[in-house]
Amino acid sequence: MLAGNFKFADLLQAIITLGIELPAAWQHQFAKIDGFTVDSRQVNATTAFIALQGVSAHGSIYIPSAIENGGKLILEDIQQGSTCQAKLIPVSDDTSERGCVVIQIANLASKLVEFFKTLYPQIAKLKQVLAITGTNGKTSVASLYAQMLSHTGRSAATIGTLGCMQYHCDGTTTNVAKTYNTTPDNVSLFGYLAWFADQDVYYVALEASSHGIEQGRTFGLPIDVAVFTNLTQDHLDYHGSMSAYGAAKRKLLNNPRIRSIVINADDPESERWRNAVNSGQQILSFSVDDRNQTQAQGADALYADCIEYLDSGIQFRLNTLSEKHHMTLSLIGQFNVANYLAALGALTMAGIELATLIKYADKLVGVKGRMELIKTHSASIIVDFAHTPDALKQALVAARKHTANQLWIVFGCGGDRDKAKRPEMGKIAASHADKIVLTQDNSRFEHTDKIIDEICQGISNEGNVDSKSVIRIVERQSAIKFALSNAENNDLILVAGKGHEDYLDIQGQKIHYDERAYVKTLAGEFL
Ligand SMILES: CC(=O)N[C@H]1[C@@H](OP(=O)(O)OP(=O)(O)OC[C@H]2O[C@@H](n3ccc(=O)[nH]c3=O)[C@H](O)[C@@H]2O)O[C@H](CO)[C@@H](O)[C@@H]1O[C@H](C)C(=O)N[C@@H](C)C(=O)N[C@H](CCC(=O)O)C(=O)O
Ligand SMILES: Nc1ncnc2c1ncn2[C@@H]1O[C@H](COP(=O)(O)OP(=O)(O)OP(=O)(O)O)[C@@H](O)[C@H]1O
Repeated sequence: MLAGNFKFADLLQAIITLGIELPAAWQHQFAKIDGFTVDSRQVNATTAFIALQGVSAHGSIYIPSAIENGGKLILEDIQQGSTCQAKLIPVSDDTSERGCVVIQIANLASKLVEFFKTLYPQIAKLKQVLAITGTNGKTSVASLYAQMLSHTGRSAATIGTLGCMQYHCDGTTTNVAKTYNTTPDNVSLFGYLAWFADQDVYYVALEASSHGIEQGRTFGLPIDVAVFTNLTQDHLDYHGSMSAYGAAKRKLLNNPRIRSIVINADDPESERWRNAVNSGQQILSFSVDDRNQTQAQGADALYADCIEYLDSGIQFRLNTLSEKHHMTLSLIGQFNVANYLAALGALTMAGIELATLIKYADKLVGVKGRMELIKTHSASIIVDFAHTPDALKQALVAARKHTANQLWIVFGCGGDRDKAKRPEMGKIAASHADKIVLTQDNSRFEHTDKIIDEICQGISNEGNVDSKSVIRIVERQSAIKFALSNAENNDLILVAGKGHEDYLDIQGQKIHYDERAYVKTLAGEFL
């Protein structure tokens, strides 16, 4: 478990911030504690349990199992108005004074901020904590932010879908911890921030999902800057409506530490963000759309115009009120210019000079498996994670702009999941691609041929694809090889659905399959 270092004396002091003084005789029970978790399954003699109210249950029901796992210290949230107290629960069959100390605190979640501030004073050393929210682009902005820092000789970290990543000054990265949510729970996040501070990593970009914000996972974190990328339809099963989904994201602004906000002027939702800022919060907007640039112009704006799509990147002019720079990024898709501006904006808020940051633009790379371009001397391949209709459309639209000749799409759909999306994705492929190769994805317990039949239903009579341009090759590697072997010079092949994943789920078996590695090897054969 990744968590910051602390001294036992700091832990005792942190407990005092909860309003409890423990009998001195109990303190040795938990002297070996070196971390905290909200999950009883991770509790042991050195990891304390924090039992909080969850979405579907209260963590307190798992206290017996935390004790069974050898837990020595438990902080339990109890009802508002109840008396805070501490008790020593003896370990069964144990006649000595050994046991587990349970501290019951009313409204514990809100008191954890002070608790962790005392436990982890090193967090105060962080120079900038960035929280990025938005339907798309969180991982990409976080990665661009950290890459720019590492190029300027500063270590940085990202916390999100890809795990906890440390970006070293020499340009290498280490995945230091796995994350089970895009935005981990509040207790883990305090631990991660302290751990990074211990490693002298002072810039951290955190992906803040709407679920995470709504559930208080970002509560009380020392966030300096919030970034809003965009809002499109997603997660309505959880939030109920687009307005509730948007409002959940804006709750990030309630964090009193946030001083600056970087918003996407091209998204209509940004107006709500402007209206929601609190006094003392500075706004910087960014735009890649000529129509919004009058609005984006001003002292606190970054905007890109004169955008040109190259076969392996994008050229544009970066504008501030006083500066204009011609830039090249080796990234695919207009949205990556927006992501770049968002990351750049956040870093200028940290006081790093624009002139320093933009020097490294051509060294920035995309997130692995997301619009990742692999070139051969004839056609090129983009590996992307898109596996929903909207994502597939976005990826195809973005890829088209970089295609000098024909655009190919190689994809399939997962089995035992939402079947309605199959014809829909077929329809999108037919409207946006010139050549379609249908193949397997995670077919699970379904027959790939049947899944492909359903995709084909959406392809019929759609767009610019005639039946001769639709090829079915079940085995995924063969499908990709077919596309590359038959592509002409300057064709672009988008291989969608697997991205960074390293397996195919077939008949209940996760077979190792690393599409990025495969495509790179294949491209080598075509060089
Ligand atoms: C619906 C939802 O969001 N649930 C999240 C929530 O779980 P919960 O509060 O429902 O947990 P619970 O089962 O009621 O348990 C209550 C408490 O008991 C603890 N517990 C539970 C079981 C046990 O054996 N022992 C134990 O101690 C839990 O850790 C929790 O603290 O709090 C947990 C800890 O923070 C999250 O891991 C969990 O995410 C679940 C796994 C999930 O899949 N969430 C998705 C919807 C999500 O959050 N996705 C977003 C990204 C969305 C996107 O942009 O794509 C994300 O940030 O990952
Ligand atoms: N700013 C953007 N606007 C629209 N689409 C984007 C943007 N940035 C990236 N994308 C598209 O969305 C996909 C996911 O990008 P990214 O991982 O950065 O987003 P995310 O918000 O972190 O989503 P997730 O949490 O699902 O990974 C990319 O493959 C790309 O096709």
